[in-house]
Amino acid sequence: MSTPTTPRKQRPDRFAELELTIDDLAFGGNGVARHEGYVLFVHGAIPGDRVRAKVTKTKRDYGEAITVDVLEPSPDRIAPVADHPGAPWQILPYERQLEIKSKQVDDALRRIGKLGGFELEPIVPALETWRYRNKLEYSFGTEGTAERGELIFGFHAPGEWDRIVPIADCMLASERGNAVRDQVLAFCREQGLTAYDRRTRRGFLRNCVIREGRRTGQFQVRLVTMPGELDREAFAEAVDCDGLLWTQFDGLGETTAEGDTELIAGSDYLEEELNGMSFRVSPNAFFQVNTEMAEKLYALAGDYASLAGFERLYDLYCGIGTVGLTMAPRAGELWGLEIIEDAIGDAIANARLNEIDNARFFAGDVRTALRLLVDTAGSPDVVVVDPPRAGLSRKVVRRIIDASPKRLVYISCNPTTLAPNGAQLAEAGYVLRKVRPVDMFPQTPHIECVALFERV
Ligand SMILES: C[S@@+](CC[C@H](N)C(=O)[O-])C[C@H]1O[C@@H](n2cnc3c(N)ncnc32)[C@H](O)[C@@H]1O
Repeated sequence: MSTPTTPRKQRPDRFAELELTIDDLAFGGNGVARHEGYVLFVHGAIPGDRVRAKVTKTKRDYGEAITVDVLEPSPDRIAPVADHPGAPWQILPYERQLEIKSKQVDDALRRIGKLGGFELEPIVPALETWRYRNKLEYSFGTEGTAERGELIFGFHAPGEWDRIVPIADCMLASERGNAVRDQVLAFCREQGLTAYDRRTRRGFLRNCVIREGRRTGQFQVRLVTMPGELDREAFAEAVDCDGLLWTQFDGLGETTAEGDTELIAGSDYLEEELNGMSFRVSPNAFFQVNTEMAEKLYALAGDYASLAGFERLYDLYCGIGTVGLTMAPRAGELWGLEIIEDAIGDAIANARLNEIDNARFFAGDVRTALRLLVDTAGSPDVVVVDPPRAGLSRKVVRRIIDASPKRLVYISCNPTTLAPNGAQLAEAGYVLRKVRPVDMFPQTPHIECVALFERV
């Protein structure tokens, strides 16, 4: 007698072009399709689409593909506003984007975190659905051959580390931000500077980070290059900004966070205003990219913290202190912890700037410094965490549980890492009371939310 066998999934060849029907959306925003049982995550496709897609990656259980042609559009699909690799969800009506984001937060908490009994509050929609970003990182490339091509400035094509899509009007940046970017490009072309090519390791220009103080009107421009020569004076004359910086970096990876930075002109920090308070931001310090929605996010976190005026409040992963300092007037004392020293310098300066005298900030890794903070400051009544996308490690969650706060306000930019952290908290007796998504990133699949856990 033969034993029944499950049909083997057919893994397609890399670079094969397939016709696929999209029946779901994955976390992260790609469409989900099945090809002879094999799961493919398809960039640029939404549920209801029938597309031709090129396979870009294959693993044992799943692969990735990119849409080449839409054969039959989903009834949800709308015409894109801009040719912009950073705005893949512009093919969905904004209301639909909000619905999907809410559902993905709910699904992650229930399915991954096995959490229930919480209230999912309605998503806070964005105030601006275009031109909302205060920070853009552009990359340099060459159109044509490296020897005879024209210098271009834009974003990486989706899924392609070595191809840059030039951008004339970045619809996620303000008009002034676009003008500043054009000045940088014009200067680089005039000087005959060439784009760095990661394959050959030749060329000079790598990236440029442009930051804008949406409330102050200030601009900070940081050019990232390979080590070499730059006409500083001509650069300062060509670009109209409040702080001009130059980072030289010869590492292999594409990053704007490393290298040696020097100030060419103006100030080495940007000034911004949030919820009626003033903040300075150093070039390598984190600042929420949507200023207007950051105000909403922090106000919501403040609501969830329900401070009565006496509490010892911890702000973990505090950056330049924005979250904690907006809450400090309603707390007894504030203790902030952050790994980037310059950001802690900003946080201390920001406390002074806003005449807040119940705040103390420390530079350190939450994984190793949290226990020391508890020894120094005493156990917290309320903890706010705002970690990077990877969420909290199990050890950090354990340390927070050991510190035993009454309330934990968790600001998350990734519900799939919030969920397992929530599950660990639930095992230790913390209840997820409510969660509210806030749309900080319209036209993209990125999701931000605030969750409130209480010790029972
Ligand atoms: C999402 S940002 C939040 C910053 C701040 N709460 C805000 O809203 O501006 C996360 C911050 O965590 C910091 N960070 C990352 N890993 C860390 C670690 N292991 N320990 C302490 N801080 C860390 C980053 O430098 C960054 O400033």
